[in-house]
Formats: sequence, C-alpha cells, structure tokens
Amino acid sequence: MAEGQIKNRVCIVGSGNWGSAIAKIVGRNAARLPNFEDRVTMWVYEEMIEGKKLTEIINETHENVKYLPGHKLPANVVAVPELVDAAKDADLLIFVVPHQFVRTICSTLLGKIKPTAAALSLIKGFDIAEGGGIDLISHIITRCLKIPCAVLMGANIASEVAEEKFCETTIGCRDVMLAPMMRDIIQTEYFRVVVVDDEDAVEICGALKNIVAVGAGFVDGLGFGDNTKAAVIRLGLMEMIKFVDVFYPGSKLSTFFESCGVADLITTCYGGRNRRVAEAFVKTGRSIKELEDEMLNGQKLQGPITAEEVNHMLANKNMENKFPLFTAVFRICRGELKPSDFIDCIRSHPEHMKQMAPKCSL
Ligand SMILES: NC(=O)C1=CN([C@@H]2O[C@H](COP(=O)(O)OP(=O)(O)OC[C@H]3O[C@@H](n4cnc5c(N)ncnc54)[C@H](O)[C@@H]3O)[C@@H](O)[C@H]2O)C=CC1
Ligand SMILES: O=C(CO)COP(=O)(O)O
Repeated sequence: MAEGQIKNRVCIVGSGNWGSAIAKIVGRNAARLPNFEDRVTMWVYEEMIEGKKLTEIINETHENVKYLPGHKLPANVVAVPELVDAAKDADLLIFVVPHQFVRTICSTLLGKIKPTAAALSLIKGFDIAEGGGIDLISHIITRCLKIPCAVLMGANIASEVAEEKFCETTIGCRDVMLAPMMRDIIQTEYFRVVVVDDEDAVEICGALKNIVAVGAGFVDGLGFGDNTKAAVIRLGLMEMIKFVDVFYPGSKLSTFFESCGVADLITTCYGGRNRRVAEAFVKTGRSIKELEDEMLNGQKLQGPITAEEVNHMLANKNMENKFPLFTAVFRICRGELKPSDFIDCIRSHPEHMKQMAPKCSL
C-alpha cells in the first residue's frame, strides 16, 4: 500500500450487481477521504447493450444499466474495459466477480500489478483444489498475485445496499495495518463494518450460505412453510459450523454470529437470487441453467456450483453423510434426486441424533 502522504488508488475488479453497488460506496468514500485518490477504476467485462459498449454507457450516464439499473454511480468511478489498464496502478484491488471467473482474472493480472498492492475479496464461492479439496478464493488471489487478500462478506443483498437501506457487513482481515484502510473505504452511515481476524471462517460462511439458500428455495417451491425454512436454515448453519470445525480448525464460533454468518444466511434464504431460482426450479421442472439465464439477465448463481465444489471434497473424503443438507442440494441440482426427496434427506440429520449439546472445538 502507498504510505505517508501518497494517496491510495483503488480498482474494483468487477461490475455486476454487487460490484456496481459497492462501486457507489467506494467511489463516494474515495472522493471524501484524504488518503485515497478520487479516481476509482472499475473493470467492466465488456458487452454490447443495444449496439453500445457497456463501459461507454457507464462513463456517460454513470449508471450500470444492465446490472444495477436505476442507481447512479459517482462520477469519479471510471469504467475500464481492459483489466490490466484498470488494475495496474492500484494500491487496493477490490475483487467482486462471480467466483468461476477468478482464476482467469488472476492469470491475466499476474506480474502486471503493483507488488505492494493489497486485495479485498467480496467473492462468495470456492474453487476446486488439486488433490481433491477446495481452495478459498482469497487464497487463490494471494497465491497467484503474491499480495495479501482480506475478505468482506455479510447480509448484503446488492439492491438494498444500493438503495442505502441500513445493513452490516464483516471484514475478515488478519493484518492490523491494512484493516483500518479496508474499513474506511467501505464503511458509510448505512453500511456498518465489523472487522474480525478470522479471515477463513468469514469467507467460508459467505460461500456455504449460498448452498443453504438453494435448499431454502427448494422448500419454498415445494410449498412448505416458515417452520420448514427455519429448520433448513438451522441445519444449514450447523453444517457450516461443522465444515469449518472439520476442515479449518482454529476458527472461532463467534464469527458465525457476525453479519457474514447467521445474518447473511437469513437474508439470502429469504431475499436472494439462489433462493428465487431454486424455488422456480422446483415449480417449473426446468434446468437451473435455463432459469439462471432467463431470470437473472446475466447475473450469476453461486449456490449450485458451490454445492458441486463442496461435494467434490466431501465425496473424496467419504464425508457426504456428515453433511446431508449440502449433499442433498448438490444431488437435486444435478437431477440425481427429486426436489421432493429433500426433506427425506435431512429428516434423520446428524443434528437430530445428538443426545446432549455438542462440544464444539471452535
Ligand atoms: N448480488 C448480490 O446481492 C451479492 C453478491 N455477492 C457476491 O459477489 C460476487 C459477484 O457478484 P455480482 O457482482 O452480483 O455479479 P453478477 O451475479 O451480477 O454477475 C454478472 C457479472 O459477471 C460478469 N461476467 C460475465 N461473464 C464473465 C466472464 N467470462 N469473465 C468475467 N466476468 C464475467 C458480467 O460482466 C457481470 O459484471 C459473487 O461471488 C456473489 O456471490 C455478495 C454479496 C451480495
Ligand atoms: O450474498 C448475497 C447477499 O448477502 C446475495 O445472495 P444471492 O446471490 O443468493 O442473491
């Protein structure tokens, strides 16, 4: 990061629904804070909208008419179609793209960014690692680009954040020198930040809750009520906690009570895209991919792919039966089970077999 009087330059890598909502916040904060350069670059994956480039539309109208229509971005946020041009001078890179694109983006940026830069990932998802496990997106960024990467996850449905409705978020950052700067560029009167040092657990919460939200959409589609959805949320939370306990020991139980944990689980299971498309999947019998294309106008679902990535690891470790909700969501999305099998899959959940309160090693 730039030190002393030098102003930090920010690049937002991504310009989808959440990328555009966060650009509104980051642009305003960069313009008002003395230790940031006013101009914020926003990398836009170029596409044509009614014969005109999306970057040109954003720079002329200050609105991302495709991914966040109806909201003005600050004029100091500049849309840039070339990834390296957008990122090369940045001291802070804010990664906010659907997780399936992160490896390509990192390989394009390799050797082309400031070696002193830092990253903040807002990306909810995993990737498949060599050897049968999963990789955290922040770890991929750090490993590929050789820069530190903190994470931001929370109960933050983009359209509500863009409307400036009050909410909280969680930044996971172990580096005490970087944390205040990350908080300052993000926090506003209506978007309150809590910083914790439990980086991995924060990120895992953000990824796993999307699988649970798909399960919540299934029960909505099947016509079950709020009690059933509450059971899905609770069992999902218990699987999230167990996942972190088993695969990322040393994390803190308290992290699940931050915005990135139980709060994001609730908001996504009621108001998110994963829930909405999963409900339509049950009601129409059409494929997830078809519904994603038709219902989301270019926005991307993260839950079904995350369920696949997690299952890849659970199956390799022979642990699918320890995570029946995650496993059922994966199998239903793949068509190996019917949506109506969902409740049967979680009816005898390990959480129902406990005799006493569990001893959590977190
Ligand atoms: N939308 C929301 O309410 C929230 C989303 N998130 C997370 O933020 C991340 C980004 O989500 P959104 O900004 O909503 O994206 P989005 O779901 O709106 O995705 C569309 C974006 O992907 C881009 N894209 C399409 N093909 C591409 C390619 N081949 N390479 C690179 N980019 C491509 C599009 O240009 C567009 O900018 C995800 O991990 C999501 O889970 C987190 C909190 C809230
Ligand atoms: O992560 C989100 C809210 O915090 C958005 O969830 P969806 O991708 O399901 O809309």
